[in-house]
Amino acid sequence: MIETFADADALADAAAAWILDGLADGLAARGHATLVGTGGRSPGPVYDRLSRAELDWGRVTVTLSDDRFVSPNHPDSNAGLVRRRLLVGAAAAASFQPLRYDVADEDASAEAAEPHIRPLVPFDVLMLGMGEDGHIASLIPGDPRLAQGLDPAGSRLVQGVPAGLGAPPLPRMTLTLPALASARRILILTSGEARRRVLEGGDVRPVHVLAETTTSPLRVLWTP
Ligand SMILES: O=C1O[C@H](COP(=O)(O)O)[C@@H](O)[C@H](O)[C@H]1O
Repeated sequence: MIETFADADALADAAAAWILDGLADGLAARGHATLVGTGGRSPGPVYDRLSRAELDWGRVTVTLSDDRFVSPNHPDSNAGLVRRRLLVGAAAAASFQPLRYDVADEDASAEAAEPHIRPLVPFDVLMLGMGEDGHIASLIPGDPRLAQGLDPAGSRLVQGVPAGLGAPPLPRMTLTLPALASARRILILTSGEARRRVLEGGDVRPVHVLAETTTSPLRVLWTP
């Protein structure tokens, strides 16, 4: 299940190629395609490659697996990362659907995003990172509403995550399992021995729940 790459560049090359293939499939089949990006340290080099790729980006919508409830100018904003690294060059023609709205809190932001995310599901391509606790998107162990977010029959596609979880421990908005697992192809980028142990370990973490739930192709790309 885990594909090993010699370094971050080789991993990013493989990830970008598979993402572009999935977007091209979506464009050919439906005339429009959706890419879900993510935050953290892993996706930047993938975004760099995608931003230079030839694709009909004007017919692509980009959204996020999760974001922090901060302004897009904040250094911890995942939307900011996507705007700086992906939505430049050729890919600047893509549309962007945020999870963060200028409302009272993370729950209100998730509610505001929900009706905009719903028509995008099922996504053509979902790219995720994974934390050392096995979290994907911001479905983070310790969240009192984790079970709700991991309910395959749950009615919500986006939910708020309270402050105090993950790093940085900011309030967040996350896609839920029904939104994630229905994606047509799923890619998980990860690195380091600790994360590999989590992937191969016996404890069931959110990453394992996703892998058990989805019926779509799922690739886990890993580099030491
Ligand atoms: O907090 C987050 O962490 C995960 C994993 O990040 P990484 O730094 O280990 O690559 C990320 O996928 C998620 O979007 C982000 O909000």
